[in-house]
Formats: sequence, structure tokens, C-alpha cells
Amino acid sequence: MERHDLALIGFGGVNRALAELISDRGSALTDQLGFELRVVAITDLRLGSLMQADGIDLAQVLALGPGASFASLPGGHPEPRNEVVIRNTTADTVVEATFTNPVDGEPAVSHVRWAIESGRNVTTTNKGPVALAGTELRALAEAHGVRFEHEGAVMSGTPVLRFAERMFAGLRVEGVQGILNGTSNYVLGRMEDGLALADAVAEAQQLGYAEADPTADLEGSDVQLKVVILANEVLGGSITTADVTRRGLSTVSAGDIVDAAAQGRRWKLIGSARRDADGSITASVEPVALPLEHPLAGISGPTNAVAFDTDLLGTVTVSGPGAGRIETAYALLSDLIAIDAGRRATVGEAAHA
Ligand SMILES: NC(=O)C1=CN([C@@H]2O[C@H](COP(=O)(O)OP(=O)(O)OC[C@H]3O[C@@H](n4cnc5c(N)ncnc54)[C@H](OP(=O)(O)O)[C@@H]3O)[C@@H](O)[C@H]2O)C=CC1
Ligand SMILES: N[C@@H](CC=O)C(=O)O
Repeated sequence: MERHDLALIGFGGVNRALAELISDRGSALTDQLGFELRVVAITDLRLGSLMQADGIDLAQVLALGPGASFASLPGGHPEPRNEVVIRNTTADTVVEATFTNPVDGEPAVSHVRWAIESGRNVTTTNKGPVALAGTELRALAEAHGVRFEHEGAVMSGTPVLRFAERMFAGLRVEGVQGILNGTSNYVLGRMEDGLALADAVAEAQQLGYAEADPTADLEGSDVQLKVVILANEVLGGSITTADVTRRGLSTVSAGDIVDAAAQGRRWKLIGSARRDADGSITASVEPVALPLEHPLAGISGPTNAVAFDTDLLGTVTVSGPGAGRIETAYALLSDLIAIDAGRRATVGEAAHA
């Protein structure tokens, strides 16, 4: 049985959910996938770092209480030492799930770069490296013969990037429009129910939907990153966040939400990108009061949806979870499946050469 050894960078909601999945499902998951997953390193800001080449006992680390440190375990250290761990781990694949920095993507961009430079595959749910350094990191991965996978960077575990790459290969996508942030969509819905903004945000944090700084969710910078990723990967653009105009939810009051409901409308934070006649891309993030009959008006809670405008099929809409710890851990699993499929294809090609 083939095995992938993993180094988890960041041990918050998403990477913990991946560890739980591996630990709880055990051999049933191995049988289902046709390969084994083993965690050999973990780093985290608070817990420090842990390297055990024979495999970490995930049940043991998942049971560590508040204030615990990896320093008390064999192979443990009180500091994360990300660069030391990433460059020296026995893992073949680095799983990056630290916080998304919407300004320059750091420290995650460096984590991904170190992993690729040291010949390791990367899977990440972190939007920073993909949106802000995607071109560089993809080229680096190709040069080093490793994979850079990031399905969870848009719409969490809903496999929208791979869907677009594979299913739209023979047509032209002219534009995308969607609800691309679970937290803000959840918050808007709860405010329609009469909850105060702060209470709705606290619920979204508790449920594991929100960013470390939820301002990124509410004020649209998280959606700005996702629009950049969709524009560059699906529309073939090369835009940056500076090319995406942005207005967030602070421009919508509780009164506006009540008024919209009375008029048969619902506020949604809409991200969009469109290829213009001259080939350039126009992109934006803004709250829009959609009429109830609009296809995106019924997308509620942490669910997201993206509508692709295509030349041959008209509009194709994909909806599904846009946030959540387990849902996002599934995105990492789907990346690991893609990494394993790539490895098998390479082995197969070598055997036929
Ligand atoms: N949760 C979701 O629904 C989704 C999340 N994502 C993305 O996935 C990533 C992880 O999300 P999530 O798990 O929810 O976030 P969390 O904040 O729960 O987890 C991030 C973890 O990384 C740790 N960390 C921060 N900086 C470092 C560092 N330099 N070195 C080591 N560890 C570090 C944090 O420590 P500390 O808490 O001490 O800061 C925390 O434990 C984020 O980039 C997020 O944007 C993407 C799609 C959906
Ligand atoms: N905070 C984000 C998580 C996924 O990217 C969101 O709420 O959508």
C-alpha cells in the first residue's frame, strides 16, 4: 500500500479536522483511497512543533488541552520553527493551513515556497499564496517536479476549481459571479432573522467559518482574493487584488436589510469578474440587494455559489459549502487524492518508457 507522509503547518480548525478525519476513519479511509495518510510533523503558533518520522499519534495530539505544548512530547519543541520543519521533515507533502493574510500572503507564501524548494508537494486552503503569488508558486512547483494544489481556496470543500478546469476545457468562460464568502452570507441571513451584527459574527466564529480577523469576511477582502483566483485560473487573466474594486458590508445597515426584505429583496455580497471585449478583466466585490427570484438570492447560511457565463452552455451554476472546518478539510483530502493520482501517472509513464 502506498503512503503519503504529511507535515501540517498550522493546527487550527481545518488541519485539526483533517487530523480527526485521518485518525477517526483509519484503515477504512486507507481502503477507500487506495493509499495511506500518515502525519509526521505538525507546527503551530501556540503548540510549537512536533516531528516524529514514524508517525504522530493523532489521537494523543488532538486530546492536548488548552495551554499544552508539543515540547512535552518526543520530537517536540516549544516554537513552531516552520522553516526548519518544512525543509527537514520526512514528509512528502506539506499541508499549509495557517491564517490567510490578504495583504501579502505571508507567512504562508514562504511556507509554500520552502516546501516546494525542498521537493515537497503542497496542499493549501490558504487564499494568500494562491491569489497573491500563484503564478510564481505554480512555476516553482513545475520546476521542482512537485504539485501545488489549492482546491479549498475557493468555496471550501466544494470542488469548484477542479470542476471548472476539467469540465470547461472545450469552451470559453466569459465571466463569473457569485457568493464567495460563507461568513458574510451567514451573517446577513442571521441579521435578517433580527440578530445584531456582533452576535451573528460571534456565531460564525464559533462555527469555524470566519477568518482569524473577520473584517476580511465582512469587508470583502476575502472575496477579493477569491475573485483574483477565479479570474486568473478560470478566465485566464493575470489580475491582482488592486484590480478588484471592493465595497464591504459596512455600507449596509440593519435598516437596509429590513427595508430590502419588505421590498422582496435580499442583500448578498457578490464577487464578480468579466472578460471585456478588449481581453481585459473587470472585477468587483460589492453588496447587492437581489430580487428574491434571482438564482443567488436563495443561497443561504455558509453555502456559496458561483455562476459561470460560458459561450457554449450559457450559465452554469455550482453551489455548495463555502466554509466550515470539516468541509474545508475535505478540500485538503481531495488535493491529496489529486497528488496521489499524479504520482501514479508519473510511475505509470516511467514504466512504459
Ligand atoms: N475555516 C474555513 O471555513 C476555511 C478556511 N480557509 C483557510 O484555511 C486556513 C486555515 O483556516 P482555519 O483552520 O479555519 O483557521 P484557524 O485560525 O482556526 O487556524 C489557523 C492556525 O494556524 C496557526 N498559525 C498562525 N500563524 C502560524 C504560523 N506562522 N506558524 C504556525 N501556525 C500558525 C494559528 O495559531 P493561532 O490560533 O495561535 O493564531 C491557528 O492554530 C486559513 O488560511 C483560512 O483562510 C479556507 C476555506 C474555508
Ligand atoms: N472565512 C471564509 C472561509 C473560507 O474561505 C468564509 O467565510 O468564506
